[in-house]
Amino acid sequence: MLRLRGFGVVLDKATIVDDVDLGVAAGEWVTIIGPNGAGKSTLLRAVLGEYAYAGEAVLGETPLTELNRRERARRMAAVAQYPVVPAGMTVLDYVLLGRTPHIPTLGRESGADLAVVRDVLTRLDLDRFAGRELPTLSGGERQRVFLARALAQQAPLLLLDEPTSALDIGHQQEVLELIDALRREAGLTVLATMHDLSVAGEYADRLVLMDGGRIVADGRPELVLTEDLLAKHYRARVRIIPGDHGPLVVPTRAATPPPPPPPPARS
Ligand SMILES: Nc1ncnc2c1ncn2[C@@H]1O[C@H](COP(=O)(O)OP(=O)(O)OP(=O)(O)O)[C@@H](O)[C@H]1O
Repeated sequence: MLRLRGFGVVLDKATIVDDVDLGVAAGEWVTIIGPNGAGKSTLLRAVLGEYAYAGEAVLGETPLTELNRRERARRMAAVAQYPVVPAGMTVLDYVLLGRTPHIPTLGRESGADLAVVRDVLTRLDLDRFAGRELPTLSGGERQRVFLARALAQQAPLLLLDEPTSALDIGHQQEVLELIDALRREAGLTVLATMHDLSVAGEYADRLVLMDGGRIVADGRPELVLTEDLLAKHYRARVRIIPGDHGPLVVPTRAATPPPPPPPPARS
């Protein structure tokens, strides 16, 4: 579905993504993890056409550079880490923007477009917000609206940059289960980034660990979420506990030193 080879991004003369080889098969869920500044968002943004890249990037059989904006939007949808929040636009109108690549130029949305939007709003528990303006929503409500717009696009590849960072754990599970259900129902392919490592491992088929712009590990969650790799690349002290759907990563504090002895009693 998506194949990157020798993929690199240079910003302000600095190499941010360096010689990345990454393939995501149709129907697969791959999550990129890695410490702050590893290059995860930059990689996604370059795939979306926001940054120039070196190397090869092919979607299906077509190099990304040969797709125009509209074709790209029909084939991949994205939720950015910090999307722009348009003022004066209702949730319904904003999510309808996701249908733009399916609406003929100078045409209007059809009943079918509205039905897709209504369905997505319902599935994301957003019906009651349809008439509200975006800036009036809470951070988590807004994040679900951004995802709703991407899902309304009905593109076969979904790129998600920390899609649940503002959600409470209930909504986080609901949203990730919905994406997983769409993957099974509609063959959706997912390339995401995530900081919650346990959750990342529970939903992804494969985890790709980036550090310093490069891929340093790529494989099933059990192979990537190890105490050694997380210590080396995050400088984190963690304990790995086997879970039902992948390893669970529990941060642990270093042993605290014993308290100092009490001062000698004065006579
Ligand atoms: N336009 C830019 N010019 C120069 N450097 C940039 C630019 N955009 C990003 N960077 C740098 O590139 C590096 C990678 O940033 P990126 O946002 O891709 O990291 P990330 O892995 O997504 O991090 P985080 O987990 O913190 O979101 C960072 O050091 C960042 O400061």
